[in-house]
Amino acid sequence: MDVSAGGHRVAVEVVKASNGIDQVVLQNGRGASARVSLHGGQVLSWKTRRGEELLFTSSKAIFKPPVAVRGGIPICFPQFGSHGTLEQHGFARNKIWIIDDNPPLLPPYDSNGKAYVDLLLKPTENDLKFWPHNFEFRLRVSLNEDGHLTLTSRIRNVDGKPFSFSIAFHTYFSISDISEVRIEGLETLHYLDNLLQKECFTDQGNTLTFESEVDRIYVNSPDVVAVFDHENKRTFFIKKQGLPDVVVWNPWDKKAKALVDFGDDEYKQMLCVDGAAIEKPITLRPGEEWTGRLEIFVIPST
Ligand SMILES: O=P(O)(O)OC[C@H]1O[C@@H](O)[C@H](O)[C@@H](O)[C@@H]1O
Repeated sequence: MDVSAGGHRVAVEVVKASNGIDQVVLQNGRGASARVSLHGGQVLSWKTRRGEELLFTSSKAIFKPPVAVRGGIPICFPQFGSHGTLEQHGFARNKIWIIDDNPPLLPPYDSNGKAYVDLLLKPTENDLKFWPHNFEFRLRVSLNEDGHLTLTSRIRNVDGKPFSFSIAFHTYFSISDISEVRIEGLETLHYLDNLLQKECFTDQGNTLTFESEVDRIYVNSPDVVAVFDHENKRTFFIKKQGLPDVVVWNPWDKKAKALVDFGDDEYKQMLCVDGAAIEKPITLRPGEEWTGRLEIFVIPST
């Protein structure tokens, strides 16, 4: 489908992937593109107008549901990691989402000039046995004229009683070399260290660099965090609303070897920086809806 948006032609196309699952290809009319799988509502690819891939996908990734693909942006919901009774990172990333042709309106900011698709996840009878809360999770993935990728999520309580959830957009950025990148925006914040039983520490105030495994949840972070990658001459910006926490993860060499769907040396080429709400789970009363936005974009550097 070709759509005119903000004076230029954007394109939204549904294609069947080799695993039989539909993927949605978004093109912003200026050369940038993104690909979203209905499996997990997972963004698999995000490319600049020059065709550079900005997200990492492992060469060993498994494209067979229910396993989430190792790369792109899996969605962790309604649980993050092992912080609860559900399977690791919750079930949303393992489910087949549907395209929502008639979603409730979003502000013009979420549509104007953008190529976008609306996806929807609702629990099945079986899901309700494990997590007995009826919800509607609406996700809009959009690409704007400048190639910014935005994930707008709306979660509604359609149950008769309140429920709480955690959420993370587990973004695998593609980087030149983990030893060369740094993150700015997390200095002096508190973080929970997943490698030390979620103990709370305070960042020492320097930009974050990497020389071993890192698995942290930074709490109450600023709305914008940046990942500098000098060798690739680019900086990623992560701008978020409603997502107070930031997860930073790199498995380093030992854990990389233990992951079946990850190459032994691939930890050098990826860094996960997630917009998330984990430390204080979000509670919704019956009929209430929560909205979160994650916008990611890249600026060339010299
Ligand atoms: O292998 P998974 O389930 O995709 O998780 C990968 C990693 O995801 C990170 O976000 C977690 O903090 C890590 O603890 C975890 O190892």
